[in-house]
Amino acid sequence: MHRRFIQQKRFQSSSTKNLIPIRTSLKGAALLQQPVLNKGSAFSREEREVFQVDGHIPYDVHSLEKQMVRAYAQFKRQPSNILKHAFLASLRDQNQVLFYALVSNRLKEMLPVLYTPTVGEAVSQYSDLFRRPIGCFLSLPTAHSMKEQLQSHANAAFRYKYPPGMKNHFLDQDRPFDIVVVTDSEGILGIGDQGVGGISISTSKAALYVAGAGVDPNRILSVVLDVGTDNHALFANPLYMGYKHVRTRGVAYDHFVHQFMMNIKELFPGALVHFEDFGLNNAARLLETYKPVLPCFNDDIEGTGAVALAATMSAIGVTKSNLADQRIVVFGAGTAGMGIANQIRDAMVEIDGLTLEEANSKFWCIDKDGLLLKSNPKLQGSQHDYARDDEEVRDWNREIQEQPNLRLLDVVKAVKPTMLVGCSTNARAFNEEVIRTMAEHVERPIIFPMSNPTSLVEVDPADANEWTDGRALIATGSPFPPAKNPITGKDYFIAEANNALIYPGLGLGTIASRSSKMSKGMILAGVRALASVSPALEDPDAPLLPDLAGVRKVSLQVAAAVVKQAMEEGVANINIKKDDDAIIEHIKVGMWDPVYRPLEYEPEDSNGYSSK
Ligand SMILES: O=C([O-])CC(=O)C(=O)O
Ligand SMILES: [Mg+2]
Repeated sequence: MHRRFIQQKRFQSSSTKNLIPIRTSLKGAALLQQPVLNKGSAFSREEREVFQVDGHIPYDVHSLEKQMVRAYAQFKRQPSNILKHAFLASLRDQNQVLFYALVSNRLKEMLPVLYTPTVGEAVSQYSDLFRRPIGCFLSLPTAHSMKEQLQSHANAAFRYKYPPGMKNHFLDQDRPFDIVVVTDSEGILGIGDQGVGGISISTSKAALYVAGAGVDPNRILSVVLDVGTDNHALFANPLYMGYKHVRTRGVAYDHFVHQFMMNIKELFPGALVHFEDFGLNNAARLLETYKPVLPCFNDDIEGTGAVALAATMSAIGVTKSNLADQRIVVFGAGTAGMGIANQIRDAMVEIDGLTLEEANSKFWCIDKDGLLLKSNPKLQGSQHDYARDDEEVRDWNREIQEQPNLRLLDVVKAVKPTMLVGCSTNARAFNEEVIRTMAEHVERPIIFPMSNPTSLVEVDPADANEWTDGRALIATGSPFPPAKNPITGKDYFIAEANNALIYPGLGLGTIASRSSKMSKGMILAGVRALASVSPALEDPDAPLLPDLAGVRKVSLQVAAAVVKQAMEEGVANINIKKDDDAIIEHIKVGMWDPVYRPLEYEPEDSNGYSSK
């Protein structure tokens, strides 16, 4: 009784949770082939004996640290980033702990390989580089068995089996997955329709939930909805592995997505659905449709909007102004551009007390046809909120007189923006004239060229820095090296305002609170938590956001703010004290760490690891 009591206590403490043994009946080769339990050369002498590992691996016992040294050396020997990416994927397949330990330890170096920008290459070359499938492939022609396919993933998912009397109070043990990351591949990064290769964006985003926020990798399902593709290059490739059919749209598409969402709701009740890289016509529409139905989140709308808002709050801390004082030009009025505008607009209402109309009037949004005007018959969704009165622009100068549409430079000249956001995938659109014109009118121009991957960025931060004599406050969507301040010669570190800085924490907070939704309030709480750890708060020349390499620390703060807000809104489903320390400890207990836990043999276990 006493022992059991101690064990229960132990599990509930974040400092000792990793000492709890995991039980399994797997032995020998079967154990080495289970990436969740495999320790390779790190199996102890005792474990080698008990689990009949002796004979399957060389004699010497190595620590996780030593294994990391070897794996890192192998990583370094890969001649290109895409091959490094492939190396990491196979490491993940062999030894889950070693993979996440290596990535977490060298996040700064690994992120651009595992994630943006290299993940763009991995997605577009998926069928050529394919080795073995990771994730869940739901294809339109096999929709009749979608539920069984999902159930089969649930059955195959690893479940920790703990000694009797122990339970992980953080997790819903009856639910196979806490987070489902799903893409339909129509709008991958800025590179568009990528068919079945989109699975790699789902698996990369999932890996960041783990490395960036300590979500248990075995409780995330990565999914691609393969409804065909309109990408001609993929059709031309004889090795293409997806459904070779033009992209399905309209009712058949909606029906397929609906079937998916209803299956998730039924099979994994309460799990968070993370939408990634859906196309322009579907992203906002699906989010709106399913927000009231189950916890869901669109990373490109809400995640990108949230991180951009955090960077904006940090920038106005430097310029000592308010959100409501900004004049914001958004170049690229698609999923991300409208997501950012909405997030900043809502914060102007919430924080500065503007009316919705007043807040809308602070934005000038530009898409392929120029400045969005009310008379434009092609306006969609949120674009209606920001379209300007035709009257306002009647007397504006146009750079190209014969062209009726107002272009970026025309708008910058007329509006004199304090802030310029790029989500256009229009490489180098913020040219020297645009930037210099903007910088004539503001002391510290706020410039966010957010398009991904790197090759599509609207302006190289080094150029923006130079053309503004080092006055620009810059944040980008992809990683960039520091820029030299042309006046002081000091390095200016460019904030990477990638949604990866915030979505892991938002997701962690949502599942840790067992919340029935991810509300606007929860997202704003996460944004404020992120903005509150901005290095620029202390030093106006420091980056606007913390380094993405420190995301794990950030995620804990973001998640804690989200949990607290969920409790305040009454949508949380947990029974803990609403005090900061209790919330942090609650989250930490549930976080998964990349360390080897002791193994214990369990003879009667039927499939080797099921907790059922
Ligand atoms: O994946 C990234 O780096 C950010 C993102 O969501 C996108 O660009 O679609
Ligand atoms: Mg995305």
